[in-house]
Amino acid sequence: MKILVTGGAGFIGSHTVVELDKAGFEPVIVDNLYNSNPGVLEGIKKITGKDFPFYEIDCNDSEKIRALFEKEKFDGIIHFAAYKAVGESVEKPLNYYENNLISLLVLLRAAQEFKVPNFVFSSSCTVYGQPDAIPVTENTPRKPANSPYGNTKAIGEDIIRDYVYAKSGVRAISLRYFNPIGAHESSLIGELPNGVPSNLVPFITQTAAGLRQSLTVFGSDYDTADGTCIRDFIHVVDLAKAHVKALELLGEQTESDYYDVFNVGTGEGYTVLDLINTFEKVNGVKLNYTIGPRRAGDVEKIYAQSDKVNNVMKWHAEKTMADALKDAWNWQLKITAQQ
Ligand SMILES: NC(=O)c1ccc[n+]([C@@H]2O[C@H](COP(=O)([O-])OP(=O)(O)OC[C@H]3O[C@@H](n4cnc5c(N)ncnc54)[C@H](O)[C@@H]3O)[C@@H](O)[C@H]2O)c1
Ligand SMILES: O=c1ccn([C@@H]2O[C@H](COP(=O)(O)OP(=O)(O)O[C@H]3O[C@H](CO)[C@@H](O)[C@H](O)[C@H]3O)[C@@H](O)[C@H]2O)c(=O)[nH]1
Repeated sequence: MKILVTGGAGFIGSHTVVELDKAGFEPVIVDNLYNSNPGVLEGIKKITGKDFPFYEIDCNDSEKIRALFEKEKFDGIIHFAAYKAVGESVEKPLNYYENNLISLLVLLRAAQEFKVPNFVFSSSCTVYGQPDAIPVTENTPRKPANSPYGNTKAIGEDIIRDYVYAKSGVRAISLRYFNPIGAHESSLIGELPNGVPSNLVPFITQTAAGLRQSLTVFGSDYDTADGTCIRDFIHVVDLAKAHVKALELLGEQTESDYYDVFNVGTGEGYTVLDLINTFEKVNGVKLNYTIGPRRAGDVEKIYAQSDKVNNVMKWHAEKTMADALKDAWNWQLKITAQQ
């Protein structure tokens, strides 16, 4: 089974490529390297011993995508390619709507035209906005998104649902990720965004490594035990494995108009300060941080209820937040030593 992995050089995509290979799928990577670099492909090659096809293509480029679909006969698509920074999306909404939605439309059109039957979409728990009650199940009503980024994911899900039900011949699953962190245990791939990280954990590891002066904790006046936001932090390798399960589930469907959504989280919520304390403890390092104002677009608290993904996909989180923070730090030490 040949699987197109858009954004396959990115953080979650690269770990998913490794898990797809382990499970016997043949990944083909497409990435425009906006938030990644060719070194990721080397890391994947070292882990798997394989050199998967890589195309440096922008997913918004419908002509190049069509040409790719003509050349490679895909059995499935996992669509990771998108911009993902909540705060930045508040400042640059059009960039987010353009990149995240046009690329989706281009891929869905190509899937239909070239009869690719399976589609997995990177959605997010941000589609719940700030829910009235936590943990959230898939039946928790989606609230208006807190950020343009979150809105691109909500709109993306709706587009896919309408497309599947219009008998496009494509079955689809939207995976609502909670907060992936960590790195591959080999330290050969991990989280290395271009420029200043907007996500918490790469900012922490880069600060602890001395590459950045200090972490700012965005807000300590939220209605939580220590005043900082609550998230469900999931090891990126566990999340990667959920994509394999999603493809397997799609393959078992007999109806051509199957569409479903799944939360992918651990089922446990931790505050930002919990995470910082765990990072310091498990790695024996001190982190320089200060408390700053809230960041626009942030949801106060959210974590998953994971029964559906546990029962239907037979997927369970296997690793802890402490495991992820050790792996993230080992990865940071390795890349810092190389620089
Ligand atoms: N990391 C998270 O916390 C998180 C949580 C929920 C959902 N998601 C979603 O998961 C997906 C992957 O996230 P990630 O953390 O791996 O991000 P990432 O930035 O590391 O990976 C995305 C990759 O897509 C590429 N890309 C972006 N736009 C592209 C385009 N138009 N054409 C081709 N390539 C393009 C980037 O270069 C990057 O390598 C995204 O859709 C993101 O919104 C991420
Ligand atoms: O320098 C920083 C960075 C983050 N945070 C806080 O840490 C928490 C997590 O932030 P971040 O790592 O940026 O994740 P989210 O804003 O929760 O968004 C991520 O997780 C979402 C799912 O929860 C995805 O949809 C997004 O793409 C992804 O960026 C939030 O409370 C932030 O305010 C800080 O305090 N300081």
